[in-house]
Amino acid sequence: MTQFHTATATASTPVGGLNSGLFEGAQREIRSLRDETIALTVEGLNLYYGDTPALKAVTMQVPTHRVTAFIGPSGCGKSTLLRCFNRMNDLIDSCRIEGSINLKGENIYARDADVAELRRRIGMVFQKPNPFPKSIFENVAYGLRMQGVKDKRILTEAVERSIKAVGLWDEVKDRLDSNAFGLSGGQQQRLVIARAIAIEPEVILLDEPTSALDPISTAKIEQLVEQLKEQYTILIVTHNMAQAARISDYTAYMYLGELIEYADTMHLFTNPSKKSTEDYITGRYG
Ligand SMILES: Nc1ncnc2c1ncn2[C@@H]1O[C@H](COP(=O)(O)OP(=O)(O)OP(=O)(O)O)[C@@H](O)[C@H]1O
Repeated sequence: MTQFHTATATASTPVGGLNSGLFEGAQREIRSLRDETIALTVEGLNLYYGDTPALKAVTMQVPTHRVTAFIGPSGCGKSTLLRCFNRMNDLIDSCRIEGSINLKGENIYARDADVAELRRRIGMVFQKPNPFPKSIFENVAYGLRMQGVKDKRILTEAVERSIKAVGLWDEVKDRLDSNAFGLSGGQQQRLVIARAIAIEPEVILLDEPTSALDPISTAKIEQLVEQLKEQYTILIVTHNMAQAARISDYTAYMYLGELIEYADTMHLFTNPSKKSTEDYITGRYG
């Protein structure tokens, strides 16, 4: 059963407990979902690949304009759950889903749900940067062109705004017509995020977005995530617990397809309520 903490201690006093070093100098209160506006509600979500269950009765709420991290050992279902939020699992033939996910009150798995519109509202960025074999400009303009936008001025403004938002403008403004493959891995990943935000989604799903990047590019993406949450709701799968601690507001710990514990990140890392969570976050797992 999922455990959610409701502690109200502030972190302006030194943070104690497990992993407290991860939060040294933290100046924020322990958050509670009760005080949040909810963007996504997952209820009784079961997912099977063929006959094999990969998600078991997942129930959770994802708050608006926060970063929610999904952690847990390899194969526990983090990416599978993330893909449920924009129905990417629909592309897998053997995949069957029960339960519901509501985006601002609408079930995205309803029979009449518009999946193309859902993917406009919920964008996704993958582990390996995947720019299209097009120019930098056309990569970012792509989603708008797909929506039928032809006006060059609108496209140019959206491209510039999105590239600026990911902190890439100064690096690429003189070569917008060059092929995106000429960018470094870290630049490509920021470009792909620019492509995602150009169509103004509400939610951004990040599936291990820094695992293929060097430490400097990783730090840039982490800073970017921090900024983007002002405007977007962000869900991130990460293997890196220090990263989850640094950038997320809430953390969901998963194990064997179950959501074991879900709480304010600082609370989960310093004072978990489940033995399984504690073993994982202290490196005792396996
Ligand atoms: N397309 C698929 N077909 C069949 N089984 C799959 C498929 N994708 C994932 N699985 C299985 O579902 C389970 C959950 O996988 P998933 O990739 O979601 O885990 P994860 O926690 O993201 O793992 P990792 O951290 O290694 O990326 C695993 O047992 C995996 O083998």
